[in-house]
Amino acid sequence: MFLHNTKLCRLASGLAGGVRHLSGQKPKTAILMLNMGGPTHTDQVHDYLLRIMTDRDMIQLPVQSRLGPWIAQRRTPEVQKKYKEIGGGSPILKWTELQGQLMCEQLDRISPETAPHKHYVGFRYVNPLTENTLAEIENDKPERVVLFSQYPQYSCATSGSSFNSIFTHYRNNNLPSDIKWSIIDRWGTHPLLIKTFAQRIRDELAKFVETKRNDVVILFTAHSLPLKAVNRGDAYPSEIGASVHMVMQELGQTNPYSLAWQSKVGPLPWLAPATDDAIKGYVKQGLKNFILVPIAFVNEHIETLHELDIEYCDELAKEVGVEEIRRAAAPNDHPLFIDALTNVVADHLKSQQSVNPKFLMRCPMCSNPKCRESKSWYRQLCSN
Ligand SMILES: C=CC1=C(C)c2cc3[nH]c(cc4nc(cc5[nH]c(cc1n2)c(C)c5CCC(=O)O)C(CCC(=O)O)=C4C)c(C)c3C=C
Ligand SMILES: [Fe+2]
Ligand SMILES: [Fe+2]
Repeated sequence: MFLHNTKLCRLASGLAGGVRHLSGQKPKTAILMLNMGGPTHTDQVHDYLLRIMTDRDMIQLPVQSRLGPWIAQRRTPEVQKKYKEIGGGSPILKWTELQGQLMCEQLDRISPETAPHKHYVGFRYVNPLTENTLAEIENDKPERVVLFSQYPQYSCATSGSSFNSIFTHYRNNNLPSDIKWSIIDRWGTHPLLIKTFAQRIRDELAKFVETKRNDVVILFTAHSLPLKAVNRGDAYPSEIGASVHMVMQELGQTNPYSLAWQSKVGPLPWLAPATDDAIKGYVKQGLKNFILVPIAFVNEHIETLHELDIEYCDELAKEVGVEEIRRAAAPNDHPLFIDALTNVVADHLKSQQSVNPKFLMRCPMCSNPKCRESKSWYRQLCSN
């Protein structure tokens, strides 16, 4: 079911008085929106980097308990400077709260049998940390909790790490027996998510003069991944590729396009080509107009606002002779995207899947003995 949702529609239904958001009441269904998070203030940067650099699902370093904190300390001033340049902090929390609120308003309307719905935010590396939010949810005593990864495409480093933190939490704490748990991830080809990305691209294409429009390179860009993780079989590159393919199919047109990878950290080999190298390569071939499309994250974040907007669209573009370069906005609060979130959850709630976070399966795709992979949880533990 697609709910084409416009701001006007929301306003009209609110005014009609027929729809009331139920978020003030005790929730029946809790939806925990999982993501990495980002520092809201620059004074959180050090602890944020420390949590990333000591997370073995994210990165495996020799003598990690020493090297991780050392890298975090060394990297802090450079990363703080970047956050200062984008206004002092990451907007991930702001966007996630808004998305959750709008999604629950729609869920209350279309899924009264599971209402009231309440969204919660669980971040892996910065407040509100997932462990603390789980305590808050338990306190609210919902009937069921949906663990909803906000990374549309799966990686052991992202969704895997968030699920793992929940597994670890309940290995060390009592699991409330009266809550039904379930998981949503791997929704990178959902038709409404694809329509959102396609619309974001069309909005930028329309800003090019008509004579140029067919030659604009649509350059999809996703956070890179170390080849070590890729070679273990991490699903991320193929899931990103699937999203790209579906978006191009939805656009139904013949613009040149490709996929490149950004934000490599450290000296080891990561997925290539790097986004900046791809831009340089196209310019050398005479293709000088671009739309950059961040395809792996649903909110603006430091890598869209700094790396893409400042380092590539502004600085690199001038340096290498780009004619015109634009960036597609992240899904953020696009009405199609709020519909995507709502549909993904509504369909999931109907499917009655459930899983016990205490008995999660070992991840079959990577050698990290702690990693738990989510889809196998469904297969092995579905209670139906
Ligand atoms: C969405 C996909 C992402 C994957 C896969 C990923 C892997 C990955 N990341 C690091 C190290 C860092 N990532 C950092 C920031 C960061 N990473 C992602 C997404 C993915 N990372 C996002 C959206 C962000 C930005 C969040 C924000 O604050 O706005 C950082 C911190 C910034 C920096 O130091 O440059 C680090 C470090 C590794 C090692 C990795 C490997 C699997
Ligand atoms: Fe894994
Ligand atoms: Fe990252």
